[in-house]
Amino acid sequence: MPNKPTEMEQRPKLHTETGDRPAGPPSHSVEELLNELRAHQIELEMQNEELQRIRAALETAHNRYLDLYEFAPVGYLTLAPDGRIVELNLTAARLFGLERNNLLNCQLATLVAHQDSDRWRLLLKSALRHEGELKNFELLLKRGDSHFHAHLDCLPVMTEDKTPALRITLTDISKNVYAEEQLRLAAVAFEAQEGIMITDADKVILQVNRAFTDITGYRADELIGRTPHILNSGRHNETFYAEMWNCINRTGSWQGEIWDRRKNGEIYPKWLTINAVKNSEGVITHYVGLHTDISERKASEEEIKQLAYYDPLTSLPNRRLLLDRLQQALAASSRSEKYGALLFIDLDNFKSLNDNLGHDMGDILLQQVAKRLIACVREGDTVSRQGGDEFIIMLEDLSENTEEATAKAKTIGEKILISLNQSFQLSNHEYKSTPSIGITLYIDHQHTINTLLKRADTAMYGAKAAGRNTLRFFDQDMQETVTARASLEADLRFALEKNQLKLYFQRQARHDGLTIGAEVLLRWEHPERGFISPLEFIPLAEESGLIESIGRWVLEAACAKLKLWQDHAHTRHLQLAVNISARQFHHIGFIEQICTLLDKAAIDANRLKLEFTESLVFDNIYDTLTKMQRLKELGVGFSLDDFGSGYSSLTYLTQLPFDQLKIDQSFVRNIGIKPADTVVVQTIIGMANNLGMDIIAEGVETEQQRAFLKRHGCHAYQGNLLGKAMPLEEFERFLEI
Ligand SMILES: Nc1nc2c(ncn2[C@@H]2O[C@H](COP(=O)(O)O[C@H]3[C@@H](O)[C@H](n4cnc5c(=O)[nH]c(N)nc54)O[C@@H]3COP(=O)(O)O)[C@@H](O)[C@H]2O)c(=O)[nH]1
Repeated sequence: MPNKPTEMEQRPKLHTETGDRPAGPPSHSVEELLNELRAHQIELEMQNEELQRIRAALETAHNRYLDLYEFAPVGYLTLAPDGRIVELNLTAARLFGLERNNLLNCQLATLVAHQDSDRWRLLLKSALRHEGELKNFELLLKRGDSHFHAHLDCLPVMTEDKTPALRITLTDISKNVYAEEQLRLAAVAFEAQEGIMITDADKVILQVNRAFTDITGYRADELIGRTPHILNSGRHNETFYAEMWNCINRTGSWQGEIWDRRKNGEIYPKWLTINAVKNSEGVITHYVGLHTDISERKASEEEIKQLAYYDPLTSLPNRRLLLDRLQQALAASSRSEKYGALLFIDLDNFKSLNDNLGHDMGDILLQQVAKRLIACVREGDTVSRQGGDEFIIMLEDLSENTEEATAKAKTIGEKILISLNQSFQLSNHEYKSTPSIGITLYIDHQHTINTLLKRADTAMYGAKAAGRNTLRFFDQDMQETVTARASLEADLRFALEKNQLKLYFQRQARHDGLTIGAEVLLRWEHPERGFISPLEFIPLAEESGLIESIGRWVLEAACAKLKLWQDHAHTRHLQLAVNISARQFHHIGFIEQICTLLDKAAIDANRLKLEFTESLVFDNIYDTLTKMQRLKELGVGFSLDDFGSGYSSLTYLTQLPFDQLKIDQSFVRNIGIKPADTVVVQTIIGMANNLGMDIIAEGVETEQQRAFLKRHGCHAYQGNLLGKAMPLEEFERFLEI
């Protein structure tokens, strides 16, 4: 738009000093000149006024410009080519949090955060290179101890004095960067592990995340526009959902466990949190649901429960669950006034199975036993495994009448006996197992749970003591016996530790009187009860497992003695017969134990003779054969003890590397008294001779017995006639060492 003429331009032109005066002869009077001067002065004054006004207007414009410059929403900086700040507005100073004076001549580089300082150097160079070309970039700049994100527009210019400079506008974009970060975080959070569903206020699904589609199996487009009803499992009724929405609308949120249905129809548990989103007026605009699939967690919880309450091998209830149920059963029995029963079942010789065929076979047996036990009882009864080879069955609701309840419990006990007596197929092995069963009845809260369990256990020991593979009911005498046994077992453990056990030696001699060796016999001198027969404490040691330590100790002592005897000419030939119990022999490390002992003592292995009973041999013929063969290779001798008293299979006998048969003293005792026994003795001698085995008779007490034995071909004897079992010193005195 063309400029309007100013007031000065509009006014009629007055004469100027230089020649704007009209031409013509000077006809003016002084008056005229004065008037003219006055007019001129007025004109000048007017011009001056105009100038004043213009200056004032300019000043106002300048001030406005300054205000705009200084307080602009962006910072303005001018940099010298070396990066120094040569000019800046107040906004720029404020952005840096410093006084303008402190910033002038300061290198902008010192205000750049160290992570961007290299970049700034390059950017400065590049910005200065192309005059007139606007460049923009972002930098992290310092503000006191903190930083701010800045957007920089840089324009390289040539100043009035022809020096290059860089004009920069600086915008604080920290808020934008923060908002972007928040958005990014929200996006990441939205795509988190948990399923997220956003609905509008009418519960129409607007958005779901990836996790949500993964959990439900639906694609996003199959869900958007629908309501969450699509996920309904049918497991919760209308009231449930009504209460849930009621709570959300009342409190703003709800959370809890809920069953939903996946697209494939699978119903699964999830943990659901729903939050209502409200606008500034407090009106609900959206609902955000967080869905966590807890099916795996539930499964683990179930597994934990299974581990806590069930035996992992057999899946039967464990002791803890049994105790729980027993507690409930006692309460139920107190209401119904009916008896229940506890059956304590222990598998006979289970340890031998583990030792001989390995724990895997033991495990298979336990699993099969568990199945058979379940088959023997009603569905409501509890079959539990206590650990090892011990099972407890809890029968409920038997009868109000003691006799009838006893009879019912007995019937089930017998059913179990029959069932467990059937052979088991353990992989390739056919295996026979027998149980010992102890039974006790319960009613009301007459006895504590502990007492009941102890009673069933005691009764089971009664069954063991009665020869195993049988059942016994609890009674008081039985309890006392068991208590006495328990105390004896503790004493025996103590005796072993405190060297209260002693070895006695009973001479074995030939018909010509030559001592050929001795049998090593254990003695226990109890500090209060005096001598306790091995017949009493050896079975106890077997049952408790102490026999393994005791047996090792006897073998060590025997080998140590043989080593000493080896150094004397008249004892060098002596053999020591050591009794080996079944549990000791079938123990997995028995062979290694003997090898170590022989090595350590450095003795001739055939000086050591191991005495086995028939039951040891035939309990597990396969293990016996392999172990005997290995020991035989070392030179160890074997004697079959108490021969004739058991049920030896002659077929097996010929396959086992026995060196000697020992005629049981019960036959020897009856020589000349009981014709049948006398014939047995003759037969055994004949058989041993035919099989090429040595024969020795034990329990020889009279000259007649010896003479008879000699006459019929038995030339080695042991018995009181030749010498009772005696302490070592006495035996060695006898040998005249
Ligand atoms: N596993 C182990 N068993 C052992 C050990 N020490 C002993 N035993 C076994 O204990 C049973 C009883 O032994 P014990 O009371 O020592 O009786 C032995 C002899 O003392 C006795 N005997 C010997 N001669 C006569 C006699 O003329 N008359 C008579 N009345 N008794 C006599 O016989 C027992 C011999 O035992 P054995 O030869 O073993 O059959 C017994 O079964 C021992 O085996 C041990 O360390 N480990």
